[in-house]
Amino acid sequence: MEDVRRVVKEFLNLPMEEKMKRPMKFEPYHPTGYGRTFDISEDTILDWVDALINYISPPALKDPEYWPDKPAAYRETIEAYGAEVIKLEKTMLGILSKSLGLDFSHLEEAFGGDEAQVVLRVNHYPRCQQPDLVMGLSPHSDGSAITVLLHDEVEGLQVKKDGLWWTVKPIPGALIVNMGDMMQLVSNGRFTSMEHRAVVRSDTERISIVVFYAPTVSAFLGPIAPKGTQQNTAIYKPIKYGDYLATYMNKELQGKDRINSLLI
Ligand SMILES: O=C(O)CCC(=O)C(=O)O
Ligand SMILES: [Fe+2]
Repeated sequence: MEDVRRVVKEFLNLPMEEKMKRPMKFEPYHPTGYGRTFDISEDTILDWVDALINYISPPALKDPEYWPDKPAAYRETIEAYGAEVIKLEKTMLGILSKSLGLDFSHLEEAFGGDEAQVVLRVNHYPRCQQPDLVMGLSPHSDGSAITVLLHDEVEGLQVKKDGLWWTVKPIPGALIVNMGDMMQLVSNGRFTSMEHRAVVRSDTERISIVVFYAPTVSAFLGPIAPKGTQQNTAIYKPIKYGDYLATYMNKELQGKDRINSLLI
């Protein structure tokens, strides 16, 4: 994990011209590269973050040209980390599957098996003179199934619980695991995705390194009944994951509005 943090930091410390060699490319559903992400309209307050996005899997979405070639160890280190995180995420999916009364591999298959999208997102929140006026990342829940976040030692991630924002204390050597909206959907609300945001600071920059495990865009997902039973009352409408992702381009939606919009 130290190596991952080191190569990411080395990349972010490069001159802007070098980083901008792979400017964010807005492929439908698959942004990749370095730059600003969701801020497409001019009248909204910008999130104070630059992001580097690289697809780890499936191979067809990897777009190696958009992986930094500096520092030299970036690709190899991120590949190795990505492979380990995928193993961890699949194990967690298996355990969650079982706890929903499904076979171990059920959710992994429902999300597309080897076609599932595993995406690395580096968030870089520079120092900000007026941290009270901007957000690093606005309140949201992740659209993914599961998210694994590698922190640095700087506080900034906050989660919403009982209507209040709580700051997550970074623990050295620990990963943070977040449930995404797709787990809330397939579990018919038994699991809930975590609403969270990132705040910025005037004294120091902050970096987070996130790996999203998300369904393939063609996966059609809705509440899944436990093995051998019928779904009693589905509280969510099913949706194609690609259509769900498209709602992330809509700045109007806040917090958990996206998943709530699927409530029947
Ligand atoms: O920087 C953080 O701690 C949060 C990042 C995050 O929520 C995201 O990338 O979806
Ligand atoms: Fe997030």
